[in-house]
Amino acid sequence: MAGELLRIATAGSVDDGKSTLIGRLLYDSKSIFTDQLEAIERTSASRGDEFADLSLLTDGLRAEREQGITIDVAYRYFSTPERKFIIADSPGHVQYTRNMVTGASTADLAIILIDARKGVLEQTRRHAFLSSLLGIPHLTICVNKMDLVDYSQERFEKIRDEFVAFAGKLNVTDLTFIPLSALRGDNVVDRSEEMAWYDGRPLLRHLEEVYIASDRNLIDARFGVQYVIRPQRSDGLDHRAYAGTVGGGVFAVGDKVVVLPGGFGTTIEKIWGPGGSELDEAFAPMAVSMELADEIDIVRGDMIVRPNNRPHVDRDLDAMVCWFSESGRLQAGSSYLINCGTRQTRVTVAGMNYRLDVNTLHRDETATSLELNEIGRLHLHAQQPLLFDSYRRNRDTGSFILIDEATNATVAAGMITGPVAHDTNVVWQEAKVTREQRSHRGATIWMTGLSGSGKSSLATELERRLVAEGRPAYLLDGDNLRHGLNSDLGFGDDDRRENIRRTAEVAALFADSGAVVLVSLISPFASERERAREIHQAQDLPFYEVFLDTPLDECEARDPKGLYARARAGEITQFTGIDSPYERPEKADIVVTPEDGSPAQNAADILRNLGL
Ligand SMILES: Nc1ncnc2c1ncn2[C@@H]1O[C@H](COP(=O)(O)OS(=O)(=O)O)[C@@H](OP(=O)(O)O)[C@H]1O
Ligand SMILES: Nc1ncnc2c1ncn2[C@@H]1O[C@H](COP(=O)(O)OP(=O)(O)O)[C@@H](O)[C@H]1O
Repeated sequence: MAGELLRIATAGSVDDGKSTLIGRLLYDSKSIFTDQLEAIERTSASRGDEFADLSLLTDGLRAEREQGITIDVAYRYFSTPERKFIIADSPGHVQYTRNMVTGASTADLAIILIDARKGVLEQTRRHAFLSSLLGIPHLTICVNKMDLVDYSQERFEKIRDEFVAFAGKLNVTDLTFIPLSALRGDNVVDRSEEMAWYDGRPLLRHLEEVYIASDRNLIDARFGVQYVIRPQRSDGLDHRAYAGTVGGGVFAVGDKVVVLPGGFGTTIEKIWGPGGSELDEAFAPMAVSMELADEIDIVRGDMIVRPNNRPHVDRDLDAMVCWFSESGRLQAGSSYLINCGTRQTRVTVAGMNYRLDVNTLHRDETATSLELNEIGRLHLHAQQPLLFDSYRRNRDTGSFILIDEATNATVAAGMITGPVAHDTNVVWQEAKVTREQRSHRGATIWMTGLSGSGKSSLATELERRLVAEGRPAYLLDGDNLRHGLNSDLGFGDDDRRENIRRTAEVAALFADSGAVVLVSLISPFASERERAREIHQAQDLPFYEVFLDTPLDECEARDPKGLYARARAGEITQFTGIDSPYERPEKADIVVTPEDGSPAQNAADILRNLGL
């Protein structure tokens, strides 16, 4: 898309050729790289800012910058007719972790350089791990200095295979390998004549074309209130507006919203853009202000969201934290200020799960402190409730910084894994039997779709096959659970949410015990399905979402229980697809359509694909 912005993070060691590569990209692309500052200055001036606000391009770091942290990251801007680019160039030495965490946290794509002569090194693994931890959606591995290995295809493929074997352990969704020579310009901007065997795109073309629009979170509408504005109007009435940045999803005039943590419901009356223009809708990452239909007491730090899609509101959170400070270490029991979204409150490090060795991915569960550049998984307890999502789901509402109250310096950045147990008087009872000691590894396969879409048929078939092969497997069917565990729940939105939550918790218990759990639940809300995934991921349990994408008219034609007919006749209300919503999964692990054949065929395909 023309004009679209691609944020790139680069990583490599000092002499992998990173600077040469960046120089080559800028030089060969003959891009407009000289006047970027001027452009930024113009934008800043039109916004009324006094000085050039570089964070216009690298926002997300604004908080850190305000807190006076010196980040050793150089930003370079360039553009081609296809796209604008920002490269965050973090030096490959001592402060690598901190620089990457701060410089790359908003990146769409990470470039990792490998010297073709040296192959995959410890620090290649470290950078790949950090990129995956930071949730950077696209990873591009540039195997550089190909000229020094005679442009050898064999050498390139060996490095590629070695990296792929390691990346399997990471959460990387899009991986691209490009053999190049930054020095000679092979495959940087123009295709290399020396490597005719490579049929992929040169680097710049890849950067121009990599598809990023679907990486944005368009589902979870989040608007953190930064300022309350009270414009003076001639009618003398109080028109309060709430200014902030859309942190996810889309908000439109007329949308029903709730304001958290209070939970009051209202409607969006007006949306104003940066220049004071009235808008119909706003989406991430736009900075706008909103007027609401009702007068509600809203303060900085509150969050406006959709009634059916809420973030966690919790005082306890579980997070991966990277410690930045050179003067001192993070210790269990210490307190800091936390900036999470537009909220600031005090947090205490209530516990440390483990410290992670980013080189080996080894977890040290005996650790109680973090030193410079170290990463740990912590339990933080906040004085005031925080409003957050998991980082995996939303990098904006899932991240935070910690500030030392005495020095006002930013000392750490964190990525939220999820909430933790509420009652601090209830402690987790560690089991004596470890997962490794059990004879089978569990997992959850979660079937979602309209009533009649084929969830139960597929789940039953999966269960039958697994048991026939001697695997422990168990079907959790929505209809059946509603006879017992969930018999107190109806079909209102809140009850469905609770239904999904309970089912997810039970599924995780079964999966932890070593069973493959087959869940068959309409589960109409994307946010609750994602929460089910989080419950599993927090315990390192595999979770696969299977979407039975059967069109409503087909489900209605099947109508095995006659429920659609009754819903159409008005005998049943709040029926999914008729007068109750179903939010289609955007990123299901597997999508099954009626064209895919019988439940038996689908079950066999799924088990094969998942390697179960
Ligand atoms: N109002 C309404 N809406 C949707 N479904 C209804 C309703 N009333 C009863 N049923 C029957 O209940 C089954 C769905 O229950 P679930 O627990 O899967 O639903 S949900 O996840 O809580 O939305 C669903 O079963 P399936 O057809 O197997 O999906 C229906 O048979
Ligand atoms: N793959 C399929 N192709 C054709 N019909 C199917 C398929 N899967 C299920 N069905 C039929 O669709 C109807 C609804 O299936 P069911 O598994 O009960 O759906 P759900 O549990 O989603 O309500 C049943 O009559 C079933 O025989």
